[in-house]
Amino acid sequence: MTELRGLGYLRIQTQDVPRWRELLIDGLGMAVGSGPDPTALYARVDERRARIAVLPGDSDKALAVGWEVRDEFALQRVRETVEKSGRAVEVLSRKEATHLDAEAAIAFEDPAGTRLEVFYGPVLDHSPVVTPFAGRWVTGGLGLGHVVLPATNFDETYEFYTQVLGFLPRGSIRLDEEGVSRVRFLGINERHHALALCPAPPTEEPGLVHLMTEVDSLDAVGQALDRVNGMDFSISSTLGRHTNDKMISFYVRAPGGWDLEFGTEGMLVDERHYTSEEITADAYWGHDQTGSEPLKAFIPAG
Ligand SMILES: Cc1ccc(O)c(O)c1CC[C@@H]1C(=O)CC[C@]2(C)C(=O)CC[C@@H]12
Ligand SMILES: [Fe+2]
Repeated sequence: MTELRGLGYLRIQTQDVPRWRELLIDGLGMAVGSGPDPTALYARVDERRARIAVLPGDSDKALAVGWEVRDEFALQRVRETVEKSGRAVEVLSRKEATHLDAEAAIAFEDPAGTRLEVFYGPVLDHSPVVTPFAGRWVTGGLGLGHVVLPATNFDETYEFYTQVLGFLPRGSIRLDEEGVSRVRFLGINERHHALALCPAPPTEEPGLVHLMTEVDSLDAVGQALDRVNGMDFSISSTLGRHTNDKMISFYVRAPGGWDLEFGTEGMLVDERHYTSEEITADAYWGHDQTGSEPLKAFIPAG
């Protein structure tokens, strides 16, 4: 079984922090959070100080995906398991961990080159979560949501997440006739997937396909859709309901050429009965992607 309890946070860098603020705060309706870097934007959706950190930089890319474990003992076990798999693990100093709002953290790269941080002891902010449009996020034991990561060396990356980190396969969808190439969904809690891996060509950036966050009402999804439409963000996939996690969501293109998925009504997985299934359609209805610009993660470098 995995030691990871959920997606904790995402840290990205961008050339356009103000546009990110428009998208996360004014568009999707997250609250402004707090954090150590005065030049960064911190987005808050629950009792954590921040769930998304947006740092200014000279390009747009993922800096780290944060995975949460129960306690210091679980953190130690993850460290030993990853080291035994042959990957170098960096143990963050107390000061560095504090910077991440954690009591302690380690960091390492997955085989696709994404920086993963594993942490325990997130620092809470008990002040009310004042979101601008009264949206309420579904997090808690389900974690922040899910990330979809591009993988050049797909098989090695999939093996690392399942066999080393202990992610549970939660089904797939074919990308070719023979089923050689697939998006594979992976879970660590009752959320259907906390992670999906997508075969992709080598690119330096952005290192992300999408981040999904979930709210507790369809109205909150529809209202956010109206707002981002009105703010000239492009909708890369229209409203629709997924066949695997049953979520109703839309996808909006973020600065940097990757997507934010925004949804509701995600199903809960009961591991006592669950088996890993292959879906043959992305959605029961909706999720029209025609007319959307290609994701940067799928455009080969150079
Ligand atoms: C199919 C699906 C189920 C649940 C999700 O949260 C979810 O994001 C998806 C979409 C995954 C999606 C796909 O199946 C085909 C290839 C796609 C469109 C991409 O190029 C990125 C997302 C991928
Ligand atoms: Fe998704």
